[in-house]
Amino acid sequence: MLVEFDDVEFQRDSVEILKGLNLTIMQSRVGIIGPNGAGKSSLIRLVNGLLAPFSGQVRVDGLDVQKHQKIVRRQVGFLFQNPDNQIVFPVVREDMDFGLKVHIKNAEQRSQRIESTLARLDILELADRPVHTLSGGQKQLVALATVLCVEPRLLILDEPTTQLDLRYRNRLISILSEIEQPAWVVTHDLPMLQTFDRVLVVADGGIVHDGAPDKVVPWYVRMYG
Ligand SMILES: Nc1ncnc2c1ncn2[C@@H]1O[C@H](COP(=O)(O)OP(=O)(O)OP(=O)(O)O)[C@@H](O)[C@H]1O
Repeated sequence: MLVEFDDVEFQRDSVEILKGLNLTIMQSRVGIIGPNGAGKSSLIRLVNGLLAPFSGQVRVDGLDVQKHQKIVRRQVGFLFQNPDNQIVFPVVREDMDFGLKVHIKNAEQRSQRIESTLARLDILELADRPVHTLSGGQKQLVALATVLCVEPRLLILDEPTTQLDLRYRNRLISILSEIEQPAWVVTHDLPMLQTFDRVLVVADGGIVHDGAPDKVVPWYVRMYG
């Protein structure tokens, strides 16, 4: 999958967050790092049309995201930083089923997909739990399950490990290494990027470093640590 930022400017409350960003991403595992407030979440939200550029264009496989939001949103699975923004139904299974209805008409097949995804994340026991009884980490995992189960063509995860204990963090990393689809991860958890193809550092309104993790991560720690 090819994502292109073409001279993208993005502002919030008249403050420039991204200034004339030109970027092409086609790698399979992409890490996005940078200081707090640098614009990482803004950058990824431009990819599925949750935010609109002030000027310039973002394209996903050649499609202008703003003009083709509906198509692009079906292709780009997005995990929000806060799982409460993702889970809308009161019970885990219902929430996942709702998202799947667009993709799978047969209820039995949807049920199988839900259970296999939860099992893959090692949280099958949460299937029938009311969402309000889940811990923060469990909600983060359920939100991830809702994204994974629809098998999007590109996965974008915004700080997916912040609430996870070591076991589930490692589980997430191993799932990321197994899935076929490309995945972008915004994170402050630098060790998880070791095996990634490319790491981008967002700061000062653009990309200030870009390359393989063994080069970019130590540079970032030196500059911003
Ligand atoms: N809804 C909003 N309204 C106004 N300003 C906002 C809004 N959301 C974010 N901002 C501002 O935009 C800037 C970029 O925020 P963004 O969330 O993209 O940064 P980030 O790099 O993801 O930060 P973090 O690492 O802290 O999550 C910040 O200065 C932030 O305060």
